[in-house]
Amino acid sequence: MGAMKETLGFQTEVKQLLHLMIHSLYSNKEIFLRELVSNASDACDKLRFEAINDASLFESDSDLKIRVQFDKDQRTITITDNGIGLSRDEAVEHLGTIAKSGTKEFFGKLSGDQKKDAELIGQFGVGFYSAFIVADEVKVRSRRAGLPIDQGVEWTSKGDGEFTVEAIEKAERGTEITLHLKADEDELLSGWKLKSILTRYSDHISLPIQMVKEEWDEESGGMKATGEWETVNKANALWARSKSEVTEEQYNEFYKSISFDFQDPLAHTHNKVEGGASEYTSLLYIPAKAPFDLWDRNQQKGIKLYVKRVFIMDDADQLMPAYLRFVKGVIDSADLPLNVSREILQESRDVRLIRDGSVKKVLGMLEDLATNQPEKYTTFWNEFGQVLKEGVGDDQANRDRIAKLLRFASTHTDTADQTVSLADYVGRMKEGQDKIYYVTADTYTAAKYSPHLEVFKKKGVEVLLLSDRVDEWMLSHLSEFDGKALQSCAKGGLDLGQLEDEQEKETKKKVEGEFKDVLKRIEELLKDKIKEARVTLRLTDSPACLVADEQGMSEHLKRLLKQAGQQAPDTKPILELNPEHPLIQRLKIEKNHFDEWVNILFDQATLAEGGQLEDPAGFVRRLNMLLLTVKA
Ligand SMILES: Nc1ncnc2c1ncn2[C@@H]1O[C@H](COP(=O)(O)OP(=O)(O)OP(=O)(O)O)[C@@H](O)[C@H]1O
Repeated sequence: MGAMKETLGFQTEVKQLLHLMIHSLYSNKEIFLRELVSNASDACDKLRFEAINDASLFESDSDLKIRVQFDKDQRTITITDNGIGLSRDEAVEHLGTIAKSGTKEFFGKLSGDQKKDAELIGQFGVGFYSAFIVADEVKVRSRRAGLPIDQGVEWTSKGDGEFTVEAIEKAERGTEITLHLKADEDELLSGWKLKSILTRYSDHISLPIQMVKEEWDEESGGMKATGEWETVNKANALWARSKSEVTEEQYNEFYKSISFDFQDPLAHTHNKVEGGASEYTSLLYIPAKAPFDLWDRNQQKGIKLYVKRVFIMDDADQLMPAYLRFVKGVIDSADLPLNVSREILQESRDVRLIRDGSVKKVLGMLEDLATNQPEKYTTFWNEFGQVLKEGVGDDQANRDRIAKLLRFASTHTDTADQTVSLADYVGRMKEGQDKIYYVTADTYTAAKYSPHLEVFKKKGVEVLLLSDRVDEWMLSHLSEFDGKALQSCAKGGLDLGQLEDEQEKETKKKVEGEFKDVLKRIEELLKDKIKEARVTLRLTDSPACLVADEQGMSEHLKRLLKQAGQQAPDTKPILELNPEHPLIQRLKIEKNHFDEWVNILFDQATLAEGGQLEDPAGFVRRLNMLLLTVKA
């Protein structure tokens, strides 16, 4: 280790982030203090955590705190903590690179639109680098707990692409960050101003944040430092306070401090569970906007775990199931051991109890939104509905509660907005209807115009239109609601139960006789492609459609599986024909081109399903040939 000063370059992404941040977050510049205080608090949490196994790390000072000072003459603000500190290598690594997962996706999503990008940066987490929004030079002096006094490090940068590191002596462990302010940032050089930013953004920090006390000085007609320290925040954990002591604004600010979100959350639930099998406090939030990596089931950054106010870990994914990965918040257990590891969490009965209880609280919060604040629920559903749907399959114990929270597009509302609940649907069921009908497709439009819907339209029966990727999977776990079976319109013989009248049943019998020979010929001709051919009353406009048999898998699901690179069972669909349609009537008398007609009808039915043709050129050739037989 040499005492030499070394100059190193920032990782490219850091340069990009710095540039973006300085430009797009300027109107929000006060957040730099929140970020630095939050890092200081994290550093103290880390020290406390490591000291559980090695008390000597406290050296002679276990009174953890954060101090904020300013110097008008030097034009600096200094934030000091006596937390874990940084070694030289850690300073180079943590203050010169971005090690976050999702970094690549984040940079890929930037659009150049300042407002949108600012939001995205907020979600990504601005952190230490936000110091450069207000500073033209940042100096970090630090020593890691446990290292000798001469192994301190001084890191400096002007935020222009390079930084320097050099070894220093530092008596106190921890980190001291000094910002030299840019020319037009003088308003920050005021005790009053800094205090107001701290109470606004950092009041929830559980450690004391101290500033030098100032008093009015008659002589100079201004505030004067007294030399005494005072604590400017409440310095107890927000979640440990009683609900009546916490204002809505404080709840919201706390959310922002733990979530990388600039917006207020949609809702929160704050609970103390006592006297039962486990004792814990939870403060859980639903954000108003989905993060950019919501789709990744492994991205669980939501829940911070504390044990008796001691921070244990971020993203404690054992505490929330994957389908609620959008929930943010804090859980503080009174029962878990302080040295709990992720492995222990996995097996702990206490953790299971906390998780089950927390899931119920979140579902309760969603039910409350759905009932009492439907507009907010709509926002929630649009952002997170698709993820919540995973719960239908993942969480059997709560399946009924989750089912009630689902919202769908439907033929009743006739828009792509997902607003119809299963209870709404059941409330509108027709006399004699005993099933909940749905159709699945790749898009809302494909579902809406699906030939399978024709008879339902004719009879005025509502059908749910499903086009999210998770829908098929979800439906395989949801067979009924409120005692009514969920039935795909594209599966099985069309059983409309009592919705079908006697006359229709008779007509069907009659045409089945009439088409007996035609059906046989079709089955022979398409024997490699279909399981069966039959007549149907489900169609009014289309000549033919494909359906799956009751146990079979719909063509749509087969396609999804194939796209996902999975094996789809090789079951064949059933070709259903509309006996009223002139093209089908024609088959009874067609002599020369029967094969071409049948193949075209099959291909058309495949296309109408949203499927792809095995032999598109063959389809074009046959169609053109038949077109040419039409006389001009
Ligand atoms: N006061 C400090 N004491 C010790 N280490 C620090 C301090 N401030 C920052 N660090 C280290 O630098 C790293 C980078 O900080 P930065 O704020 O950029 O990101 P983060 O804290 O990991 O994430 P975010 O701030 O977005 O939550 C931290 O993870 C931490 O290891």
